[in-house]
Amino acid sequence: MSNSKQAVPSTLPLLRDRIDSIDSQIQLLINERATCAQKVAEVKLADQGDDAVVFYRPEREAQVLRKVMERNEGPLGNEEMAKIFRQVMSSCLALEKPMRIAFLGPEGTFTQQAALKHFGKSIVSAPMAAIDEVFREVESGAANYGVVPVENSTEGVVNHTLDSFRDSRLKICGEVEERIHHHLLVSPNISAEDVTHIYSHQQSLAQCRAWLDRYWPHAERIAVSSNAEAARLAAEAGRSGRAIAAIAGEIACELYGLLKVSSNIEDRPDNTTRFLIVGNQEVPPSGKDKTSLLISAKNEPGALYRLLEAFERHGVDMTRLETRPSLMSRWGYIFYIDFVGHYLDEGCCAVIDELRERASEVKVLGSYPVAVL
Ligand SMILES: C=C(O[C@@H]1C=C(C(=O)O)C=C[C@H]1O)C(=O)O
Repeated sequence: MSNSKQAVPSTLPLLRDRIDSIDSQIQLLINERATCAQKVAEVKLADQGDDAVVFYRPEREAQVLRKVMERNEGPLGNEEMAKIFRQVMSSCLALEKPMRIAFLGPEGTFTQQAALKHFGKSIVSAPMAAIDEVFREVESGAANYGVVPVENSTEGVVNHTLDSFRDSRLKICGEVEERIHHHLLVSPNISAEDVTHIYSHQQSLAQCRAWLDRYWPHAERIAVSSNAEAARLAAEAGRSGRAIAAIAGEIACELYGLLKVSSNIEDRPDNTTRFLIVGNQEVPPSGKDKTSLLISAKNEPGALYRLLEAFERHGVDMTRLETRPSLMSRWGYIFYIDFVGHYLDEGCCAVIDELRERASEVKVLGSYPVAVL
C-alpha cells in the first residue's frame, strides 16, 4: 500500500515513479471492488430471482457518495472526489447489469447531461422526443429508468412532468440538480464576426437575454425545439459555410464538435434545473431523503388548510407545493407536495395517514435520496 507518510520525491522522474506505483495500487483496488460488485449481483439474483431482480440501488449509491465526501481530506475537492467514485460505481453497476436510461432528448440536452451526472457514463442513454415518451419507455420496460426535468430556478416548474404522474404507476427513485451554463457556440470553420443568427430554445434565449442585448444586439434570435437541435443546426450550417451560432451546453458543444465563442452567458449565475429519476421500484430509506406526493383535495372550504396543517403539527418540513388542473372537473385542482423525510419514517407516515382521511386521493410518487451531486 502507498505510504502517504513517506518523504515526497523531489525530482520529476522519481515523482512519476511514485505516481506509477500509486496508479497500480488504485487499479488493483478498483478491480477488487468490481469483483465484489459482481458477487453482489449474484447474491441479488439468488435473493430476488431473474424476473424481479433490482441491481441499481439509489439509496446505497447515495450513502457511498456521502461517505466519500465526508471522509475526503483533499487536495481534491469533495465534489470532484465524489464524481470519480460516481464513475467507479457506474462501471461496477454496468458489470452487474448495463442500464438503459431514457431521457428527454435529443442527444446533447441538459437532461442527458443530468442523466450522465446521476448514473455515470457507463450507461446506454436513449433520447426520447417528449417527456411522456420517457415515462412510456420505462413503463414498458424498454428502459430501466427515465430522467425528466421538473423545475428550473428561473422558469419554474415543468408542467408536463407533473402532469405525467397523474396516470403513471412509475415511482420517483432519485433527483439530480444541474447548474445550467449556456455557451455561445460556432462551427470551427466559422468566424464569430460573421455570425448573423443565433439559434437556441426559447427558454435559453430568455435566460441569456441581457447578455445578448449587450454583446450581440444585431444578431437575429431564432427559437428552435431544443438547445441540442440548435447546436446540430450550427454544425450543419458550418459545413456549408453559413455563419450561424447556437446557445447550448457543454455536452452539445462536445457532441456536435463546436467551439465556444463565449462561456457561461446566462444572465443569472445560479440558474439551476432539477431533474427526477423515474423507475419501477420503491427506494428504501437512505438516511437523507425526500418524498413527493400527489394529492386531490376535497372541494370544500378549508380543505387545503387541513392538508397543510397536518405537516405543521407533525413537524414535517414541506419543501414544495405546486398546483395543477385535475382535469376531473373544470376548476378542480391537484397538489404536488414535496417534504423532507422518507414515507416509512414515523412522522411522515403519520402525516400521510391523516392526509388519506382528509383528501379525496393521496398518491405517494416516491421517497428517494436527496441529490448528492
Ligand atoms: C454493489 C452494489 O450494486 C450497485 C453498485 C454500487 C456500488 O458500486 O457501490 C452500489 C449500489 C448498486 O447500485 C450494491 O447494491 O451494493
